[in-house]
Amino acid sequence: MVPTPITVRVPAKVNLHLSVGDARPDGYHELVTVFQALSLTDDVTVVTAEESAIEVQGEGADLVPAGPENLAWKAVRLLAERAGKDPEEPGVRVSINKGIPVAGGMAGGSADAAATLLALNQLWKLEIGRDELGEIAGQLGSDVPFSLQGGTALGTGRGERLVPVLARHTFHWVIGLAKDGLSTPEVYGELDRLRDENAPNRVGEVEPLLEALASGDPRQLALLLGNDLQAAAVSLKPVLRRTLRAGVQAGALAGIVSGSGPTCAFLCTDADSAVRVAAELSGAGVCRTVRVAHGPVPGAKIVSEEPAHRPTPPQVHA
Ligand SMILES: C[C@](O)(CO)[C@H](O)COP(=O)(O)OP(=O)(O)OC[C@H]1O[C@@H](n2ccc(N)nc2=O)[C@H](O)[C@@H]1O
Ligand SMILES: Nc1ncnc2c1ncn2[C@@H]1O[C@H](COP(=O)(O)OP(=O)(O)OP(=O)(O)O)[C@@H](O)[C@H]1O
Repeated sequence: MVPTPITVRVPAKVNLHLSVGDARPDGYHELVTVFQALSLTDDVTVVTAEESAIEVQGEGADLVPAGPENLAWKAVRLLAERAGKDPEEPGVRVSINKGIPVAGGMAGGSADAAATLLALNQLWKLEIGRDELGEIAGQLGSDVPFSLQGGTALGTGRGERLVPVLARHTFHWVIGLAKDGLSTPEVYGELDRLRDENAPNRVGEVEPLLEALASGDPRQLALLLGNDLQAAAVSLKPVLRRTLRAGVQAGALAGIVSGSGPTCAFLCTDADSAVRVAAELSGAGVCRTVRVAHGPVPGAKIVSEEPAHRPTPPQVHA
């Protein structure tokens, strides 16, 4: 019998609010964050195979390890152990089709790990519930549980403890991709350094932003977007200051560095405005690529038990 492949589609994320506390003894920082899942997605397909393998295609695939370093492969090993299989030879082939920018602060690797957990749970008929799958996800990385859950959520701890948040209506975003990536640990390290040197402003309390999300008013939300890692990302990549300015000059309500950067996310009034802002930002020449996206969208979900047919994402080349 020909084995049936299982494909899971999984979204990128942006942090609408990212408040970073001090470094903990384990090296992580205590966070209060609000995640929103966006309509930029990766597809991950798993299929039973005699020879285990992982392959990566799509934008930026050459920057992604196609071996044991891939976070999706770490997910395979972890779930194989849980399932009593040989983690060295789990008998599965994983194919990743990237639509989420690599090393962009949009949780691309985390998304692939989350998608792999969900797909293998189905392939191996493990029947692990969402809560336990979320716990396993947290062992792989701080952003992985959110990639499973999607929507809009408040994250605490390392970012792995989640509570869903009410977000009325759909928000429209323009995503500006930078030429090179930034390393997440380096950005956290830079924030610690900046905080030792002087006291960069910290984002305020999260409650007003939660109210703006519930109201569904993008103008109100725009005033409250905040990211403590932004100063560190800009310090490591000063061109981001120009990118952020260019997005607002192009007509966005506000711009923010996404997570640890260097991708910038611009909130727009509506879908038409997002298309206009994307075109103008693209012309400004400060980004490698500009895309439009909307959120919230659902977390990782099985889209087919056959190879997926992927829609081409809307994209404007600079
Ligand atoms: C920047 C964010 O994307 C915001 O959601 C996340 O905090 C990063 O999440 P992630 O990529 O899943 O990160 P992990 O793989 O868990 O950790 C990578 C590294 O980031 C730093 N890190 C991450 C999360 C956290 N709460 N504090 C940290 O200091 C640590 O140096 C850690 O070794
Ligand atoms: N499946 C994967 N997809 C993308 N990158 C991966 C993957 N597995 C491992 N990596 C490595 O992780 C690094 C960070 O990639 P990723 O796209 O997850 O960054 P990110 O979006 O900044 O992550 P985050 O927002 O969670 O901090 C890459 O440089 C790559 O070498």
